[in-house]
Amino acid sequence: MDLDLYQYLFYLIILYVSVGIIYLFHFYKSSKTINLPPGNKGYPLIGETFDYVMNAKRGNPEKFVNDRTAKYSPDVFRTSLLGQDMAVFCGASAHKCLFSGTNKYIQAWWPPSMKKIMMHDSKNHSSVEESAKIRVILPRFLKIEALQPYIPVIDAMAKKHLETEWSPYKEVKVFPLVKKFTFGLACRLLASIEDPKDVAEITAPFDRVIAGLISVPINVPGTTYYRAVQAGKVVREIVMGLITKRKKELEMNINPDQMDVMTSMLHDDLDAVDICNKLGAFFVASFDTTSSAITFIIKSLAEYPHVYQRVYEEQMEILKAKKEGEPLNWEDVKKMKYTWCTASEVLRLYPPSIGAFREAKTDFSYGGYTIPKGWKIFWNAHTTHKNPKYFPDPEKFDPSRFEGSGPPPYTFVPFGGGPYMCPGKEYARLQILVFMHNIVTKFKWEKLIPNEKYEYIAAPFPVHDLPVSLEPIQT
Ligand code: HEM
Repeated sequence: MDLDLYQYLFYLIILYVSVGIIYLFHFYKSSKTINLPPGNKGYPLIGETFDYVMNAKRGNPEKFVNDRTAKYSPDVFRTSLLGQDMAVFCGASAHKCLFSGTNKYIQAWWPPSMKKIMMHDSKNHSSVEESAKIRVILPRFLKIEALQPYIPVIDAMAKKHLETEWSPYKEVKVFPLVKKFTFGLACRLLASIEDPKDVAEITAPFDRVIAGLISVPINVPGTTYYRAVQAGKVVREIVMGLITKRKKELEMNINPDQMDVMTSMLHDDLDAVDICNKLGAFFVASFDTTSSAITFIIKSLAEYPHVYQRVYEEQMEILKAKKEGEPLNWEDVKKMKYTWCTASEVLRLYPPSIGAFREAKTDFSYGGYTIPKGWKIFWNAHTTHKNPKYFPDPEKFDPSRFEGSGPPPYTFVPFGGGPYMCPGKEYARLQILVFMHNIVTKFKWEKLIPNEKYEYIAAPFPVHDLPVSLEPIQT
């Protein structure tokens, strides 16, 4: 190392320490003037993101929150994540405050680091605008009435998927296969993409996009975040190609009746970049969530044979009442009550969403502290779902928690709540139930790695992809 490099490092350390002192001074000053939530903002720029990511990587994202609620305050604490100062809201009453305060003192907000991955720079709409548009477009397709005629399509795709990707093998890796199924469905619903080659092309960059969403947002070559930003560009190029193709088809009156989310946005005269941003967000929102949920359902059914047996009996009753080859319909789905209790218990223990963000629209108080206008807020389901106050013996897998009146309000929140509740909830529910029907009436399975670890990126996933051995069922 020569002297110039030592000097360079010396000045860099001085700069870093100075920024840190200014930063702490501002933190101290603002904490003195109003009663801000207690907490620690961590290091400049990085904040406490690294600590959050490391806990998530160990399969324990709730530790980040639990450590701080024990140290500072049970309902709300202050931190800095993804380059932003934020208040983290915890527990059922915090969820109630957030979900019922939407549009009064709280509004939608997405971290700029996430927007940079998912959206074209040229259309940097506010999160409030984007979220409002999403809530106009998606419910047209994803409300339960609109989805009911789609149940036979999901059923046919599940059957074909199991026939071609599972039945020929004695052992399979569950996670990549389930991803293939759920993403294939999303491609069909969102953009009528059915050719497996096109589906594979669009799937390829998504793992990198997802990996970067919750990472330290340093955009220099070699970082997870940089790779995600680059992969986001690839996704947008592919999606722009699809939009241009569909636009031309519509001008030439080719497949005028074909209906999907992309075509609907073209009919609404949204411009191509806008459509691309929204489709990208829909793909991201549906990429890992449902596949993670189904994967952990398969894991749990292998671990709890008595639960598998009850799900199997419920699904066989539905199957036996059907004629040969008759597809599932809405009436069948309504009968899948215990199956949904089981899926809910999985969503409780392994929530597929890392949570969501908001922005304070005005100053407001919560838990005895002031949240100033403009502050960012983060909530997640993990800690609440494992709080023994709401779920006695929280680590125990027990679908009966969801029978009868179920858990108290605001304690079970895998899809959020209030006006910003996940718009894909009903679609996710149908996919999960239809897939569960098909898999339990076709196979029994055993895990090949008894204590396989799992990690979180955005959603949880088993580190070895959950290999299982399959035993076909004769029906
Ligand atoms: C088991 C599966 C899923 C879970 C657990 C889940 C959970 C969530 C959660 C917790 C949020 C944040 C809500 C909030 O801000 O309070 C969300 C937002 C969202 N979800 Fe889902 N989701 C799932 C599947 C899907 C699917 C299949 C789609 C289909 C397109 C979807 C589309 C969206 C969109 C677009 C948003 C953002 C809405 C906004 O910011 O206004 N989700 N989801």
